[in-house]
Amino acid sequence: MSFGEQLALIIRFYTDLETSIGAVSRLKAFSENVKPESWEGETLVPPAEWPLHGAIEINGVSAAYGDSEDKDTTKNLALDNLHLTVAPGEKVAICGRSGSGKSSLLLLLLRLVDPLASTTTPPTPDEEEGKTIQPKLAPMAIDGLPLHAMSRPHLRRRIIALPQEPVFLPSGTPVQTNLDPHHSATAADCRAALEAVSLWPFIASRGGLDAPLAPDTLSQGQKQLFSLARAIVRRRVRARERAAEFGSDYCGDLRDGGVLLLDEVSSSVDQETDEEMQRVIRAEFAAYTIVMVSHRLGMVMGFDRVVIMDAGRIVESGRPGELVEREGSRFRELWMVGNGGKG
Ligand SMILES: Nc1ncnc2c1ncn2[C@@H]1O[C@H](COP(=O)(O)OP(=O)(O)OP(=O)(O)O)[C@@H](O)[C@H]1O
Repeated sequence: MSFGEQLALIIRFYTDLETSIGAVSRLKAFSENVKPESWEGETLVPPAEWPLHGAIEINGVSAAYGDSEDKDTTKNLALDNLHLTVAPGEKVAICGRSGSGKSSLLLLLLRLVDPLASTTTPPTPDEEEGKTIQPKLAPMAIDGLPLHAMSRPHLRRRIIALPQEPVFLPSGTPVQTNLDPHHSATAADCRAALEAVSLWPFIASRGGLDAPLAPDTLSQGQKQLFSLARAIVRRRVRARERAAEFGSDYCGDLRDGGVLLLDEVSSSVDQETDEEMQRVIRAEFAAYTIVMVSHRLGMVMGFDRVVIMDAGRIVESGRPGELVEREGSRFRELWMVGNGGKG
């Protein structure tokens, strides 16, 4: 082996070692700093069809990040006394400047951020005497079922959520497993979902559903399309399960309903792909209640309602078409900034 080859080998070993040390240190920090969720009192298992209608209610909820002991309820609130009601099947866009609490609102519905023990309801006599045994959670409900009492794994499996940064199983996991980690869909479902988001030709050219997937070989936009395909698979499987259980007449058009949460799901795709994604979302999730965080105001115009957030509060809400015309509205302000001052 030449000197150059030996040197290259040493450098490779060294960088591998550094990567491994970094991974070990991250794992150590994770196990030391991240406390497991406490699921005490969260025993409610929703019926199989929940959430069939997708009616969302948030009544005066505040939330902050960090340990509950450290939480100062008067400042640093990510969400501040939030009230929001979303009707079954309604499509609501959440807008606002960076850090205004948009993502936190979605995380709240998934119980990934906990509401503060009530910051809004008056204390009971027991609480006033310091005798409170159980912390009270401010009320949030979907289709009438309280989220604070619900089993979190069930809640998270029933709500379909697409994060800003798509998550993949370790490199080498087959495409189909990545699309359908619970193995509840057929190969035909998976292929149809990839076709719906126009990713099938790309996946087919790399060996199809059984081929190992290396997420690093997907562009950021392709990752977002893949993530949307995953949501489509889940919706179709759920619709089939409901039809099998309740018959196709069950609850008319709403038998296919549910809740879809979208957080900047098209931030990395071009304008044309963005429009295509919107078209697919509208067609696939027509009966679903959709709550979507987006900076793309053009996309928001097609929604039933836009809600503007600022400092963890809802400061405006209305039809996007009306708000954009209304002199002095927050949405119009965002729209003007987005359009370089042109109304
Ligand atoms: N993991 C976290 N730890 C501590 N504070 C956080 C965390 N995530 C968000 N925050 C804080 O909560 C507040 C709301 O953040 P959030 O991410 O909900 O805003 P956003 O409107 O979604 O912002 P963006 O448009 O930039 O994504 C901000 O003040 C932010 O600094």
